Amino acid sequence: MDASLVDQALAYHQSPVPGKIAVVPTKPLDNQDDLSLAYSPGVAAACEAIANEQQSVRLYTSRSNLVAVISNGTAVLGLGNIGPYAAKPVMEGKACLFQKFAGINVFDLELAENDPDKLVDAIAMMEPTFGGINLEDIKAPECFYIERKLTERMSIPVFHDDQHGTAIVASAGIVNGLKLAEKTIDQVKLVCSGAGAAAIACLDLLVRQGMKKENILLVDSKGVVFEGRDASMEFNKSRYATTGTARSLADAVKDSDVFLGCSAAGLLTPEMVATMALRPLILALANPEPEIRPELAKAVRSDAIIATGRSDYPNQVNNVLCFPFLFRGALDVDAMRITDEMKLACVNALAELARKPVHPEAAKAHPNRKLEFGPDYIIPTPFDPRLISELASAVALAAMDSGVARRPISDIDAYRASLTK
Ligand SMILES: NC(=O)C1=CN([C@@H]2O[C@H](COP(=O)(O)OP(=O)(O)OC[C@H]3O[C@@H](n4cnc5c(N)ncnc54)[C@H](OP(=O)(O)O)[C@@H]3O)[C@@H](O)[C@H]2O)C=CC1
Ligand SMILES: CC(=O)C(=O)O
Ligand SMILES: [Mg+2]
Repeated sequence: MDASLVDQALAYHQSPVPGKIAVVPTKPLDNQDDLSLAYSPGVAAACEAIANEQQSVRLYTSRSNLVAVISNGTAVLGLGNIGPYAAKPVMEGKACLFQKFAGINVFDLELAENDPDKLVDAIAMMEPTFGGINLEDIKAPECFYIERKLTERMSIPVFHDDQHGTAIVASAGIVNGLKLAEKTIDQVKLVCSGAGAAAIACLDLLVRQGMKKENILLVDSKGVVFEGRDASMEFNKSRYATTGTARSLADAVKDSDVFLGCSAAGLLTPEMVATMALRPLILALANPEPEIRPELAKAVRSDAIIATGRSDYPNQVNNVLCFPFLFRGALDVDAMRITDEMKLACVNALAELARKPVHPEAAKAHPNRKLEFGPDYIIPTPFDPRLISELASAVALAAMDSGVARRPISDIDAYRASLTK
C-alpha cells in the first residue's frame, strides 16, 4: 500500500473518534417517563412477556435484526494469523457494511481462542442474543468444522462469509465472465490458487453449478494438490486432488480458462498469464493485494477479463456484494439456516443484475467508469441500490422454497418493493 493511503486510512480510523461503529438507542430517552419505560420498572413487562412466550423476543428486542460478526483473527484478509485484536478493524468494517447496505445491526466479537470446540461452545451460547452468526476470517481447515458444528447446534443462520459469501460472488462473476468469453461452465479448465476457506467453498459451489471436478486443479502453499502427495491430506483438499502430472502453479495455469485466486499477494506472474487459454478469466481475490495486479495481466493478455477483491479496480469480486443482502432475506423470513438453494438464488440474482442497465446511483458513485455489462463490468458495484431488493427477495423466496423459513412472506413482490430504495 502506498504511504499516502496508509496515512489516510489511519487518520480515517482514528478520528473524529477511534474506530468505525457505535451503538445508539432507537427509542426516546429524554425524561423520567421514558426512563421508566426503557428501564425499571417498564422493562420488566417486556422481560415477562418473553419469559411467557420466548418467540416474542422478536417483538420486544432488537435480536431479530442483530447479527454477530465473529472472528478469532486466524486468517484476516490475506494478512494471515494476526490475532483477534488486529482483526477488529475488519470486523468493525463488516459491521458498517451490514448497517449501510442492509440496515442490519452488528456486534463485532473478536475472540481470543483458537481451539475449535471451545469456539463452538462460546458461539453457541450466544444464540439468545443474535438473529444470525457471520463467521469471519477464521482459517481453514478449522473453519469447516466450526461452521458445521454450529449449524448442527444452532437454529439461526450460521454463515462463514469467507467461504460462502466469496463463493456466491465469485460464482456470479464466473457465470458472467464465461458468458462474455463465450465458454460454458461444464467445459472450462479452472486453476485455484489457495486451498483454504474461500477456495474450497468456491469450488464446491462451482461444481454444484456444473463445473467438472476433473477440470479443476487446486494449488496450495506446497504446489499442486495431487493424489498421494501427503501422508494425511486434509479431507477438503483431497476431494480436489488430481491424478495428473502438473506440480507447480505455472504447470497448472498453462491452457487454463479460469484462474481463481484465494491465496496470497503476487503469486500469479505475467509469464504464467501469457500461457492461459484464449479470453482467460482471472479472479485474483487475495486482499488487500491480489495474486496479480490487473495492469500486469492486461499487459500480456489484452483479451483477459480480470477481477480483484479491491474497490479501486473494475470488477470488485468481494463478499460485500453478498453478506448484507443474504442476511436481510434470511432474517426477514426467520430462516433456521442458510441452504444451498438460498446461495444459488443469490448467485443468479447477482449475475442477472450486472446484465441489466446500470442504476444512475451506482453510476454516480463511480464517476470515472463506464458501467455497462462487458469485460470491465461483470458484477454490480456495492453501490447499486437494487442489490438489497433483488438479492434479499431472491434469498427469502429460496428459504421458503427450501423449507427453512419460520415466518414465510406471503407477498414477495410487496416485500421486494418495500426494499426498493
Ligand atoms: N475477495 C473476497 O471477497 C475474498 C477474498 N479472500 C482472500 O482469499 C485469501 C484466502 O483467504 P481464506 O481462504 O479465508 O484463508 P485460509 O487461511 O483459509 O486459506 C489460505 C490459503 O492460501 C494458501 N496459500 C498461502 N500461501 C500460498 C502460496 N504461496 N501459494 C499457494 N497457496 C498459498 C494456503 O495454503 P496451505 O493450505 O498450504 O496453507 C491456504 O490454502 C485471502 O487473501 C483473502 O483476503 C477471502 C475471502 C473473501
Ligand atoms: C473480503 C474478505 O472477507 C477477505 O478478504 O477476507
Ligand atoms: Mg474475510
